[in-house]
Amino acid sequence: MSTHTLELRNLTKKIKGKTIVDDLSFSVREGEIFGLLGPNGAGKTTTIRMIVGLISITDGDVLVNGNNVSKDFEKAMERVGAIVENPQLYDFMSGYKNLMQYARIMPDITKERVDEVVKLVDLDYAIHDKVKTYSLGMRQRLGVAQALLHKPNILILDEPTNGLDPQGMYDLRNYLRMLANNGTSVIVSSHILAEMQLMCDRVAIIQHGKLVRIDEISQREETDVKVHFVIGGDVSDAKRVISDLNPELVVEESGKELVVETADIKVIAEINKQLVLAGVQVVGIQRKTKTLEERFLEMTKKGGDLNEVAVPVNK
Ligand SMILES: Nc1ncnc2c1ncn2[C@@H]1O[C@H](COP(=O)(O)OP(=O)(O)OP(=O)(O)O)[C@@H](O)[C@H]1O
Repeated sequence: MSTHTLELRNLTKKIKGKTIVDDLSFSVREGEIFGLLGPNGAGKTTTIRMIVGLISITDGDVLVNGNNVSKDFEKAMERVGAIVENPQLYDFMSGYKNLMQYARIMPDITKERVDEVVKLVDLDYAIHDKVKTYSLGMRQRLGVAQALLHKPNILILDEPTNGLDPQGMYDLRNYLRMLANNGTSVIVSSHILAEMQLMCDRVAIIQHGKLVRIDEISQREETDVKVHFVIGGDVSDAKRVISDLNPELVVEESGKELVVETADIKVIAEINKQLVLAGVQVVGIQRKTKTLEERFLEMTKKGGDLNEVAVPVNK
C-alpha cells in the first residue's frame, strides 16, 4: 500500500474575482514523480505557490505529510524542499560556500550532509568553483542540492527543465528518479509533454485551472496500443478476414494499412495467422503506442470532451 505525502482537496484560488485554480484535487504518493502538465497560464505555478505557502488559499485544503498548510504551516513545511522562483544563489561565491551559507541558517545541518547532497546531484567536480562559472544545469543542480539539505520527503520543482540542454534534462531525470527510488515524492511542473512522459510516473493534466485527468504513464502505455498491418495485395480482402474475426477490431484504414486497436498479443498473432491462411500478403506488422502528446492534444482540443479520449487522427 502506498502512502500519500501530499494531498490537494478542492484547492481553489481566486484573484480579483477571477478563478485561477479551480477545485483541484489529487494526491501524490510516496516515492513517485508526479507531473503537473498544462499550457502556459493553466495555473501550475499558482497551485505550487499555494502548496508551499507563498500565496494564500482561497478555498480548499493542502495536506502535507498529513498537516494542513493553512492551519499548521511550519509543521507542514518541515519536510518540503522546493524551487519555485529561481533559487537564491550568490554568483561571487563557490557552490560549496553557497550551501554552507544556507546550512548555517537551517537547524541541524552538518558538513557531512552538505557533502552528501553535493554528491547526490553530481556537483563534486565543480563545487569549489564560483557559481558565476556554472552552466544553467549546474546552477539548477546546486539549487536542488540546497532544497535537499534538510532531507525533505517532498521535493517540488516548478518548470525544472526550463533552459536545460538535452544532457541537462537527462541528468535531471536520472537524479530525480534516484530520489524517488529512495522514497521522496517529486512534484514537477512543465508544459513540455515529451519531457513529462519521460520523467513522471503520473501526470495531472491541468487546463484553465481545472484538473482534466490524471494519466498513469506506464499503465496507459499498455492500454493505448494500436497495431498497423501493412497489406501487400487488396486491402478489402484483409479487412474482411479481420472483420470475420471481430467486426470491431479495425478502427482505421489508410492506404495499404489497416489499424487494429488491441494490446493482446494473442489477438495480433491470430489476425496474422488468419490473413496468411486466407492468402493475404502481410508485408509488415507494427505496434504503436499513443504518446502522451497525442492524448494531451486530444483532451485539450477546443470543444472536445475532456473526459473522453477520441479516436486519434492518423499521423
Ligand atoms: N497575482 C496575479 N494577479 C492576476 N492574475 C494572475 C496572478 N497570478 C497569476 N495570474 C494569472 O493566473 C493564470 C495562471 O498563472 P500561472 O502562472 O499559475 O500559470 P502556469 O500554468 O504556471 O503557466 P506558466 O507556465 O506560464 O507559468 C494566468 O492567466 C496568470 O496571468
